Amino acid sequence: MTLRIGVIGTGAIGRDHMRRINQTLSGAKVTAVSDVNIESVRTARADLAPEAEVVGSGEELAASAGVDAVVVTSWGATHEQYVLAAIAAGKPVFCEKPLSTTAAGAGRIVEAETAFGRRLVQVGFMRRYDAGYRMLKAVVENEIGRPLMVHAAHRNPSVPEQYITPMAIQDTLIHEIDVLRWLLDDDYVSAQVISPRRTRHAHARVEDPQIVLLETKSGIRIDVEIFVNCRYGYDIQCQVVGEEGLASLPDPMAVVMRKDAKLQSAIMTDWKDRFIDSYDLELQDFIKAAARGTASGPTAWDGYVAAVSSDACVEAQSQPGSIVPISLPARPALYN
Ligand SMILES: NC(=O)c1ccc[n+]([C@@H]2O[C@H](COP(=O)([O-])OP(=O)(O)OC[C@H]3O[C@@H](n4cnc5c(N)ncnc54)[C@H](O)[C@@H]3O)[C@@H](O)[C@H]2O)c1
Ligand SMILES: O[C@H]1[C@H](O)[C@@H](O)[C@H](O)[C@@H](O)[C@H]1O
Repeated sequence: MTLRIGVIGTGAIGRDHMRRINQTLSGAKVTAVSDVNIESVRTARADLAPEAEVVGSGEELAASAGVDAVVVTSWGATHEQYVLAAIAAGKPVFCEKPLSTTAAGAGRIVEAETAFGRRLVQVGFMRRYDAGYRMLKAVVENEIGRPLMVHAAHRNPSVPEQYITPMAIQDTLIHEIDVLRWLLDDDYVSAQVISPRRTRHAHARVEDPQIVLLETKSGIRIDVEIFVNCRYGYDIQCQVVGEEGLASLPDPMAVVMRKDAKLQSAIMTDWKDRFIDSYDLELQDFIKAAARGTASGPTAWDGYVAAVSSDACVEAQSQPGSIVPISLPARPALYN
């Protein structure tokens, strides 16, 4: 059976996922596309899925008889409405991060999925599929004793004008929020945000860089540097300090060159390349589960916990230095 996928949002990652579904992965094809920007959807269809139907709205696409499963890659603030539409249609849905830009929105998705009674939602936390993070998790669990501290950095070379301060949390830190709780098998109890000296390369509406301090239930202290105009490359760092040793996320493989009296190796500049294998693996996993009418991988609960933590960090951004508590309700049985 070929799974018929409808894609809502045909911008950067929507197109990248359309390409991988139609050209790289197996078991699925894109049969419908939708975007509020008609030029964008027409171009994406012509370039990547000429047989797909262009559908007027995301809700219509989710309900369409020609679609078995939905991929949501529109702007974060619009994810909730489309994920709810897919659940209402009883269809598996892969939603890019964030599941919702607020805990309230993600909570409504958890409620709808638990009322439906079967997993339908996978959240695009692709780092859980990354070989480097998986190797790091094995070392953290088996080699370095109890983790005590984590030092992490998330650096983008630059961001567009529409990227504003809360997006440093909702769009960028959200990856660390999820992957670190997965890595440490722990949840957060508080968040604090501090701002170092501002880079002159940031545009007016984004505070950059920022440092986010998180504390987990077991007392692990985490610092994450978010620096989205770092200029030099796309750089993801993570170091876990344990009682018996220290473990670091490996850098992506790169040729080491000796030339002109210098030792050099390239640093990537684009998120699409840095996690290309993980995007392939997460979507292949989605296709496999969706063909059985369900979902696997990161759950709506993971998306909800990330949103609760993200809300606390956004609140902490607005009160520099203050420590904002994070608390979670009981996890519904569907996610045990
Ligand atoms: N997992 C990752 O590493 C990763 C990477 C990039 C983007 N993302 C996430 O994917 C989402 C999209 O990001 P992007 O970089 O592709 O953005 P983008 O701006 O390039 O594309 C978003 C598209 O969504 C469309 N859109 C906006 N509102 C819509 C609506 N109501 N209905 C239908 N379409 C709508 C826009 O017209 C645009 O074409 C964001 O949530 C982002 O955080 C995740
Ligand atoms: O949407 C993108 C994407 O999620 C990247 O992985 C992240 O590094 C960027 O900061 C974010 O804006």
